[in-house]
Amino acid sequence: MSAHMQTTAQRASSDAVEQGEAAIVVDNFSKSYGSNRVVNHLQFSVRQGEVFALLGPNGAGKTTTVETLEGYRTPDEGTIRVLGLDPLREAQTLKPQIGVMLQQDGLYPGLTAREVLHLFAGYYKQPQNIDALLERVGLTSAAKTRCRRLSGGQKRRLALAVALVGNPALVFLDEPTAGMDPQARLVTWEIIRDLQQKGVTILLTTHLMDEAERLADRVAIIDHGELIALDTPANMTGVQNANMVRFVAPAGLDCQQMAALPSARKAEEVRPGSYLIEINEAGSIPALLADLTAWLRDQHVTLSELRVGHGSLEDLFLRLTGSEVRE
Ligand SMILES: Nc1ncnc2c1ncn2[C@@H]1O[C@H](COP(=O)(O)OP(=O)(O)OP(=O)(O)O)[C@@H](O)[C@H]1O
Repeated sequence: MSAHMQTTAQRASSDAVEQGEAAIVVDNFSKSYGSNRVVNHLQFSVRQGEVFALLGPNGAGKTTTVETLEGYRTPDEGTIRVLGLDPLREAQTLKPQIGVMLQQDGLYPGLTAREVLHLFAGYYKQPQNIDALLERVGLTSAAKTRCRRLSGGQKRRLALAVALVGNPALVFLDEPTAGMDPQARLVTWEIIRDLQQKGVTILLTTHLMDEAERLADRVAIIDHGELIALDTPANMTGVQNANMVRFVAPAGLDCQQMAALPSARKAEEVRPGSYLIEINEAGSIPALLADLTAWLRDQHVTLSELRVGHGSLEDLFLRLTGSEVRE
């Protein structure tokens, strides 16, 4: 982890200071299934109006955490507050203020999309207009289709609409765009940004690093039920204090020549075709970019990707959580 990225302990203690105004507080939360501890002393808080992304490999404990925040599971240890309330004991007060998009689409197979929304709208004091909501999630033409006949992506969009129908102050989105096509994903991102502008707090889980990078104000990475990083995407990817450039081009370029560029200190081919160049003390990112692109032009090399900073969120994620596939 880079020096400018706050350590988990620093962040956890500054979070503790902010707890008074937090929309979500997770304090020393642990949860086991039998002898299997899947969440281990987890600690973070989400500010009001923040889009907060929870990332982690399969089985890291994300859904368990989100379902506990939603009041569907009991913590073994620790304290959970959502909008200042205990999600279990004060569920009656909390539920009308939150919207939940579950990972599994447990919708009613025999009801139409519109009927499902009407049903859920009935639980809220000031629900949204159903037709406008159907239109917003792109389900107008599927409004009369029974849930069992909806496609996977349509079911996800209906689940999103269910989460939003009550005009909640806080929305939980568990892998909101999983199984959506690129168009539906873009619409969903737009909806999330609209909610953010209206001051709605959003906690989302995702396996899509670009989704987290684009949408989230802050990202928490958890692994084996423990928080291993928490910061803004920009801090995590090092864009602000960048001292390096990464690019993708054909494999086998001459790294010695690149390292000898006036603004460069070091050049490395980290994976075949994936290069990392660091600036030297006298150099700057714009100067390095100018040197590098001139050199690439002279070598007749075409770039397929160019990034300033340590790398993508995905690079950091894999560095922190390893590259083996989880069971
Ligand atoms: N009801 C349950 N009973 C027993 N074990 C469970 C239960 N729910 C989840 N687990 C286990 O707890 C661990 C954490 O699961 P969880 O669903 O919270 O992870 P996740 O980070 O959401 O994973 P994914 O990315 O695959 O959705 C996994 O090993 C899972 O098999």
